[in-house]
Amino acid sequence: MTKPHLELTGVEMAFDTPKGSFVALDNINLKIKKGEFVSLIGHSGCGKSTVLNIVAGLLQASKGGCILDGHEINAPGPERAVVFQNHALMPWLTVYENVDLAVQQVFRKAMTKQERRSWIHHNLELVNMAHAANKRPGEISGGMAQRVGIARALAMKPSVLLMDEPFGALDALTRAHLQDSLMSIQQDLNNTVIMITHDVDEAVLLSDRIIMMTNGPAAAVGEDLAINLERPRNRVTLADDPTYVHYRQEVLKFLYEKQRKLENIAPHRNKKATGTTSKHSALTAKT
Ligand SMILES: Nc1ncnc2c1ncn2[C@@H]1O[C@H](COP(=O)(O)OP(=O)(O)OP(=O)(O)O)[C@@H](O)[C@H]1O
Repeated sequence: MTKPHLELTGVEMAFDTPKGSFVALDNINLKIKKGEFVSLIGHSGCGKSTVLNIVAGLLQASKGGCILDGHEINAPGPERAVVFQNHALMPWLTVYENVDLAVQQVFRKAMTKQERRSWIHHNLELVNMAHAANKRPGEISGGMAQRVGIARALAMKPSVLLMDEPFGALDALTRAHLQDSLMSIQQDLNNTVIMITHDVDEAVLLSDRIIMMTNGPAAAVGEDLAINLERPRNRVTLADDPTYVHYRQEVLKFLYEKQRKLENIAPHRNKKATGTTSKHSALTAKT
């Protein structure tokens, strides 16, 4: 059997708090293949970002560990690029310079200035942002800034792309557009992607696998659902596809039946959040 590209084995994460040790994760085991698109989904506070931060090397697991291509992860590295929800661009640098900063970090020695320039433009073109290369983050919209964040991550040629709710703050149309771009870019580049999302439809549409996490404390992998839908995927045709609908229901069942949180069914909150329609039937069901 071939070795997994990325492997988390027996990962436990305990945080020291004023009230003592808080065990956020307990015995997380995951094997991810090269080029797989994996989503992490689970209720707020279950430990998704903690898992992502361990893979990013920003947090060190209390027990167990994470191996990437045979090497243990102990620190951040350019082969694992992170895209956060709030894109985190340097406000005083232009779009071009923001991407260049990351490219220099990885390719300063390997690329000439001219090569770097065309590589940066290529990546900005991938996300349709080459036209705004000389603008500063304050002069572009949130969706555009998020696209630059993705271009910056892709420009590092990471073998693993880690995304923490990358589209969470965007309006529905921008989000749909970026999801489609990400699917086609990822198919071309074959990066491994781990993405945190609260959006059930986003998870099913984009993923090869959905990892559903149990509620914390001591969260673990509850279910591991393979999404066998042909690519390229089209959101409009899939909306009526029985297999797509089945996967969607499996995730909703996990979140709202098996891992139901008491506050999610408080009558006043339900009424306020969803009006007269069922939250479960809404097309953009969120956790
Ligand atoms: N540095 C820390 N110190 C103490 N507790 C922490 C720390 N970081 C995270 N936690 C706790 O660990 C648990 C998991 O947090 P985490 O941010 O990973 O959850 P999440 O699933 O990503 O949440 P959300 O969906 O709301 O972003 C939470 O209970 C959180 O309060």
